[in-house]
Amino acid sequence: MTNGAKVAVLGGGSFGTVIANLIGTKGEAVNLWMRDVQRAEEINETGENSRYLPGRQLAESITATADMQAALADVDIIFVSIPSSSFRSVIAQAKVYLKPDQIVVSTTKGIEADTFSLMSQILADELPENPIGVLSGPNLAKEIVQQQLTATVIASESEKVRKAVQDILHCAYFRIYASTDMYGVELGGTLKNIYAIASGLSAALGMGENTKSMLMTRSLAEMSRFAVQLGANPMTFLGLAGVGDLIVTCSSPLSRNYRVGFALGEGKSLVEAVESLGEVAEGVNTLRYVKEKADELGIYMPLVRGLFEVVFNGAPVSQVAKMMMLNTQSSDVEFILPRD
Ligand SMILES: NC(=O)C1=CN([C@@H]2O[C@H](COP(=O)(O)OP(=O)(O)OC[C@H]3O[C@@H](n4cnc5c(N)ncnc54)[C@H](O)[C@@H]3O)[C@@H](O)[C@H]2O)C=CC1
Ligand SMILES: O=C(CO)COP(=O)(O)O
Repeated sequence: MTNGAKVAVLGGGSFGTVIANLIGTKGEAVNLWMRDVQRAEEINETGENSRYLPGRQLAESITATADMQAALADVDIIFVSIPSSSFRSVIAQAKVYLKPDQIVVSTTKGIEADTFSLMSQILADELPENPIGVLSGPNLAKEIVQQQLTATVIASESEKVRKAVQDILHCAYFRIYASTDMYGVELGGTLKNIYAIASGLSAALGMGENTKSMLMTRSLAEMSRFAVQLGANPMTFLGLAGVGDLIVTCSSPLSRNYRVGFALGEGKSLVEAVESLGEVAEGVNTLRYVKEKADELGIYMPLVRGLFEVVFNGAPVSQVAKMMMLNTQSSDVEFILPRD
């Protein structure tokens, strides 16, 4: 199933470790780069990443390293699993050692603060000669490491990239579907984090199943409205990187974004909710940047606006929810019946 490609993964957090482990479990050699030398030594010596996957024995073919040059030497594909806030700076470190034929794939689901760039746009800016792609789908790290069945999407304009990533990741518990809509796939994975916070909040407040279903479906409507305004293909939102990832992240307490929402619903402050996680929840910053962008472009996003008031301005959820429910009646699927 593989084509003998050699792989590096940048980022030794939950997802980077899990992607490296998936490839390693297939018997392929994989370099796992992380900034923390001690953690790299721990993985090499004990086979465990005790901070992010405690108690899990990782594949023996993983070589962890904090040396970027060594990590990138002689590899064909590089997966980048670094939070969006540090993504550009890590790519800048890697750039010095990269050759133009090395494939670079982002697995990050976030937006850069000052530029509103998605990670594929950062890759295109920083590495104009390298073939690039993005990987996104319903992929909770902690389920993948247990080999629970799932699938994902590799999006790239390059057929070579799509095929190489399908070959290297495909196995009995992980299917890889292909797309050419990099921007749409990436936006799906990024935007759903916002609505996962809203879902966690509504779960903590004891809202019913009808409410959860309405929230997810209207989230999908809002995400695709935003994406279309930014030039993405709305059909992508019908796939695994759209509705697929939205469902899992809005339903599972394994999602860090859902957990932030749940903690807020239990009355914790935003700082407490984020600090108690100890891992990245991209949705908090994404909410801020998307609210600003929607205001700037005049895109109607009542859920984003309402959640922003709750998360950043302490508005009571009951009041925000009441306002949304009593809002002007609207169209269900606006690609069929446009909104007034
Ligand atoms: N955990 C999951 O289930 C999934 C996560 N993702 C995405 O993957 C990205 C990374 O998430 P996780 O690995 O889960 O986060 P995490 O919080 O588990 O780990 C983040 C890792 O990035 C490292 N890091 C942060 N800044 C760095 C820098 N400047 N230089 C080097 N390393 C740095 C941290 O040391 C840590 O090892 C996020 O955008 C997330 O949305 C995507 C799919 C699933
Ligand atoms: O993107 C994810 C699952 O597909 C992980 O979501 P969280 O970042 O909310 O844990």
